[in-house]
Amino acid sequence: MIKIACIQSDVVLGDSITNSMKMKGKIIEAINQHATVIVLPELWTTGYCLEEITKHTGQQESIISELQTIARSHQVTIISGSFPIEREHGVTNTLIVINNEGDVVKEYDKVHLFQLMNEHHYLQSGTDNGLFTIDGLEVAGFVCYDLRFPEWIQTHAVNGAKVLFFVAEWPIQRMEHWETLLKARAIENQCYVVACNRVGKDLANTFGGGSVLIDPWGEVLVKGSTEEEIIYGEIDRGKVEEIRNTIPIFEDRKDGIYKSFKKNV
Ligand SMILES: O=C(O)CCC(=O)C(=O)O
Repeated sequence: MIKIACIQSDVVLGDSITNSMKMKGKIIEAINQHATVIVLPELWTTGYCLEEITKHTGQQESIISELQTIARSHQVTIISGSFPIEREHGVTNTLIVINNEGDVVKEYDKVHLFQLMNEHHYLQSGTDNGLFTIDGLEVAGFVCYDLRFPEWIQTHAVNGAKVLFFVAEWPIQRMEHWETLLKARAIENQCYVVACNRVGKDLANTFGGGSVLIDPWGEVLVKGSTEEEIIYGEIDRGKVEEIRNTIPIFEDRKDGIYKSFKKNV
């Protein structure tokens, strides 16, 4: 069993220092509750201050390094939500994974940028996949709007992922979509889904929380409210195999037919 904690926090817009001080306290709280995998939301250090995002990118490296120290000293994995990262071609919205030895083992740049929140004007999208491992278990991580692209997620399941992590700043008015899509991703991929969303408001949006752990049969094991809180749940490594043996969708897929699809009319 792997004990997971999702830290569903509020974010002070554009204040990485305040946000990181608060988050470090919450991570220690989750460690004291014996969580060994800790998940944080999307852009939790800055929020969506995209117009001035380049002012904040310089502060991210030292925050990530502090998280590495916590992960190493307490031997926990931190799926540390996403950060604005300055790269040669511009700023990316990047999911960072730190393993229980304190090493950054994955940097996944959000592939699908969310036009409704103007991400495409300020950020660059990624092209690499979200696969990584936790103690030998193959898993994958995604950022918010990526959730709406089932082919992208399923490609990861076909390539071995057994747990799908989503970090988000998902607005409250579309929580029905959030819950339905997360459940669908769990059922259609026969994977655990772990999703961590922020709460609170920025200048344009209120965010809905509702962080959740769903098993590979689609059962919701634990679900957050619309307030700040840490939700806890457990992943049973054997459950994915059990569900995949019951309804063997990965054996029954017809990849050849999907790829040779031609519209004749
Ligand atoms: O797809 C949605 O409704 C929300 C997506 C989003 O807020 C994001 O990608 O930041």
